[in-house]
Amino acid sequence: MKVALISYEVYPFAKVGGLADVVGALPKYLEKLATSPLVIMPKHKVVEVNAEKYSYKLEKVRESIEIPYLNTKEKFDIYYSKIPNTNVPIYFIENEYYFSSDDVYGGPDLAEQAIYFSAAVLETLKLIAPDVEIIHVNDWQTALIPVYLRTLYKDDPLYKKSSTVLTIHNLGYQGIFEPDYIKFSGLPESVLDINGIEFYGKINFLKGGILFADVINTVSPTYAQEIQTKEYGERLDGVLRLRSSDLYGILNGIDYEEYNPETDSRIYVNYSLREIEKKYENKQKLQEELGLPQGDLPVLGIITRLVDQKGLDILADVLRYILLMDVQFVLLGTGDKKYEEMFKKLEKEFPEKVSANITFDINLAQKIYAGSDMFLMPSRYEPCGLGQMYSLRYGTIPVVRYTGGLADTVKEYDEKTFKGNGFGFKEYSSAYLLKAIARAVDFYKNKKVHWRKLVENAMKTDLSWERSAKEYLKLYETAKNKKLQGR
Ligand SMILES: Nc1ncnc2c1ncn2[C@@H]1O[C@H](COP(=O)(O)OP(=O)(O)O[C@H]2O[C@H](CO)[C@@H](O)[C@H](O)[C@H]2O)[C@@H](O)[C@H]1O
Repeated sequence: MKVALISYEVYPFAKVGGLADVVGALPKYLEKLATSPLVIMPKHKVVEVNAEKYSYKLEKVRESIEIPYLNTKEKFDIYYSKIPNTNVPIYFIENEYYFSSDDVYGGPDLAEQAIYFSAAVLETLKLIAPDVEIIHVNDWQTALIPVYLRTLYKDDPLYKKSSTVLTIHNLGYQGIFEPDYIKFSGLPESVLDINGIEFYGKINFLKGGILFADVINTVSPTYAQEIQTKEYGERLDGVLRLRSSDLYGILNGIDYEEYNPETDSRIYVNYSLREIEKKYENKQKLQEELGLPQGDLPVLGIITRLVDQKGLDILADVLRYILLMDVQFVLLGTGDKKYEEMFKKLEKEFPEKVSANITFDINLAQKIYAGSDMFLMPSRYEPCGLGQMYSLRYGTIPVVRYTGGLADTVKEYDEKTFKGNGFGFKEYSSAYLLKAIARAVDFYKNKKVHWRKLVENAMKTDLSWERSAKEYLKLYETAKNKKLQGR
């Protein structure tokens, strides 16, 4: 089966968040299942910058392609490379005007950029993969592709056999813009309708994908249910309920080759469950690197985009109480200024206990996953969450709010049965968060046998992509059947 995965970010070429990890890893595992995946992304500025660091070559394969129906004369080139350590081809859409910002999600006009990219993808597939069967789009930036296929490309013989899958990685980002963009897009005015991409007088790209894709999925079974409720639906719950029978939840995996404490060259000392003492060498080295006093007190790590989604407000409410418990707190993140300043202030106030690293640093991230004892994710909502999965893999115990993918991957430890791999709470409140952390700290300090068992359970949790890639394959079959039935 020939599958094209379309994404705005793909690891290691350009990464802002979890989306890059997913689209960087899934094709690798699809390839092992005897499908022929290919990937298309924009050639952001950082793609050139990362070429040397990750040893990949970029080769220009086509140039000066026009998109006749768009209201622009901009042309694009196509570059080619391979996803490192695989045979999976990746194509880059290059256009100086749209994709040369320093920031992957920056640039002259986000709506035009997403429209341009979506249209360029369809023109590119015609040239490089006319036999494509599944076009798998991700998030709002690529969600207009199914809309184009059902309108402007409806009678195109090359797309007669292709079905579409939309994966929603985060319903909080929908791509809502002024309706005038319809002119730029070349789409028929008829799609600007309540049964199309119209949304409270504006255009909503993600809504278009939800209504026009053959099947839709999100990145965990729990989130797939949650988004159909008013509380989590971000005003699209009604539209999602309309497509309920075509809406699936597939848990992300993590790349076991890339994220393996036994071989990861980014951490201080490699370790496995058999030599778990070496994990504590990582902790000591991390404390040393971050200028924290060394000692056997629990290190609480957090690595995140600093945005409201991640539950930082309830964490802020209780951080001072948490620090009273004789723990250290290590943060890595960038994002909203209010959070950046808050954590920096806390570091100034408690230099012996807090290390606030306001930067994006993939190597330091791995050192924190390996060197911490606990990992915090008190998210307001969490479609899947990768942080808790990486921490489990590195024997670092997650303390989470049981929502979305966090509820699907972290199970409360039960000292009677010795089962469970973490701690958590359900109600979104700082008091419950504090209680969950206190429970984790109590186990760490006073119940060493249980802690050892927790670490073991964490490291043995199955989070592999093999399992998830098989589910995606099934989803692709479902999409093909839907198309045949004439959805
Ligand atoms: N400052 C920093 N330095 C280095 N690395 C950093 C960093 N800040 C974040 N990261 C890394 O970015 C990734 C974050 O991934 P998550 O899945 O946890 O959240 P995100 O909200 O980005 O993803 C969205 O998409 C993914 C993929 O589907 C869903 O899992 C998730 O729930 C959804 O919100 C992790 O690999 C983390 O280590």
